[in-house]
Amino acid sequence: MNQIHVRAQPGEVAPYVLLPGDPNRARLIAETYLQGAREYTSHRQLLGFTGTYQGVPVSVQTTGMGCPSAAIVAEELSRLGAKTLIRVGTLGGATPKVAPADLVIATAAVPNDGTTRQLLGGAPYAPAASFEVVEAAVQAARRLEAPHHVGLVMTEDAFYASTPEHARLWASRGVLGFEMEASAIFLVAAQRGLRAGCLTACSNDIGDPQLVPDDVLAAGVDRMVRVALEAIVALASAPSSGPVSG
Ligand SMILES: O=P(O)(O)O[C@H]1O[C@H](CO)[C@@H](O)[C@H]1O
Ligand SMILES: O=c1cc[nH]c(=O)[nH]1
Repeated sequence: MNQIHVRAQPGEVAPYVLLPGDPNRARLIAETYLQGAREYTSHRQLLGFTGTYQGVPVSVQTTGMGCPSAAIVAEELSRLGAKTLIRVGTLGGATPKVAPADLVIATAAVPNDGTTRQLLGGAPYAPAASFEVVEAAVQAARRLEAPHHVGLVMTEDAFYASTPEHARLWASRGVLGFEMEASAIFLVAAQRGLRAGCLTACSNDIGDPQLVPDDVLAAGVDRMVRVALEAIVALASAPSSGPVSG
């Protein structure tokens, strides 16, 4: 069945899907890393491509910014047959431990957003990454010698509401950085029996308008994408790979 937003035909989306917020990053990933990449949708600039990486079919699908858009995309991808969703995004560092362009592999996302609140009817819940995806990403980061951190992120709605003080408070609770989509992707994936993960490269400090220099961030994004793709290859060759419910 055709979807309202992710306008792909059945069979056009691969079981493994990378999810950048930014459509330009989606195109860059497809053109740089995937063999035989073909664009299956550009509707609403939610660009989606499918190709292969080391023989494994992989899609890259733009989520847009924020949980409302990310939740729509995750839901429609599940209807289109996706099984493993891995966000490849950017994040604002909440602690000096996270250096510019460092990779942050999320174990879970503090849900400071309205989308998960609505989906859950206000019930308390901990949107979490799938252990297998975290494990594969950490192992890939070690193999590729990508500087990385593993732990909590905070997902928020209001990019400009966060201050350095807010970041310090949440860093004291173990949050490494803030981003805007992970909680919704983790929750929708859990509800639909999919696996999910979230990898991010640090683009700035929370509350600081100064972005990491373009070339430094581009190198961080390149490392993040290569880690995500290596993780996918490992997951695809693991005996337990495939749809899981927990
Ligand atoms: O770079 P992306 O993947 O878009 O991620 C981050 O950047 C956007 C905000 O600038 C939000 O989408 C946030 O989550
Ligand atoms: O949500 C985000 C993403 C990147 N940088 C931020 O400051 N916030």
